[in-house]
Amino acid sequence: MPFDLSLYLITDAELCAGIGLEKTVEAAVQGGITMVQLRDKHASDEHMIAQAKRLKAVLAGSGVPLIINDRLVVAAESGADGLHVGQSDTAVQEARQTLGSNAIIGLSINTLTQLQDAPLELLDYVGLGPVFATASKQDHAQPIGFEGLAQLASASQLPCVAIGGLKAEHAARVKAAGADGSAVISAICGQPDPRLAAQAFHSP
Ligand SMILES: Cc1ncc(COP(=O)(O)OP(=O)(O)O)c(N)n1
Ligand SMILES: Cc1nc(C(=O)O)sc1CCOP(=O)(O)O
Ligand SMILES: [Mg+2]
Repeated sequence: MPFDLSLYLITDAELCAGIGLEKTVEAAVQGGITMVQLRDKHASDEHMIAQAKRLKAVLAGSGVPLIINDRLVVAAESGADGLHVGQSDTAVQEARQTLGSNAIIGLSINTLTQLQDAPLELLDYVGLGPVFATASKQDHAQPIGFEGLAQLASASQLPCVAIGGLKAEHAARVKAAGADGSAVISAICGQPDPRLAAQAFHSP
């Protein structure tokens, strides 16, 4: 499936509890998100598979791919379009072998060494961050700022998305630093109007 990293929504079920996950994603698609990642650190695999199937139904016909965070088995069994892994998650090689050549596979990168060590030929994109410290990921790595983002983006031979503490007001600087787009949780999840929150990234 073709993909576009311009505005990548990562879900948080707790933050979205008011409006609900499906309704948040539906509204965010109307607001112009281009990718969705289902991320839930607490749910069982079975719960995540069922949730992923509901999100696939919401996304049907939109052209927006659904990526699964961390869990290879969920990506393999839910009909999702791909998997995002971090440095300590399932190896990219195993993910590619299991999901096949059509799956979209992304890897988190925080340093130049991690980028140099990444199996680029097996990856579709990299997530660069955190740009800023964020409460959405308690164990996040050292923030890299826009300077670090620019260094990593210029060294990356793959499409790249910036992540970590990003708001609509940062969208232009993210692009200027060389990233293809912004990945966000709290700038959309839990916002009173997720459609407007997403739209703000396109016309900040
Ligand atoms: C697009 C994108 N980039 C980075 C991450 C972070 O992945 P990881 O380091 O594995 O941390 P967790 O999200 O698993 O807590 C991401 N999820 N998405
Ligand atoms: C899931 C995640 N990964 C990060 C990384 O740096 O790899 S930062 C992060 C949380 C992003 O949430 P928010 O947009 O609310 O700051
Ligand atoms: Mg992870």
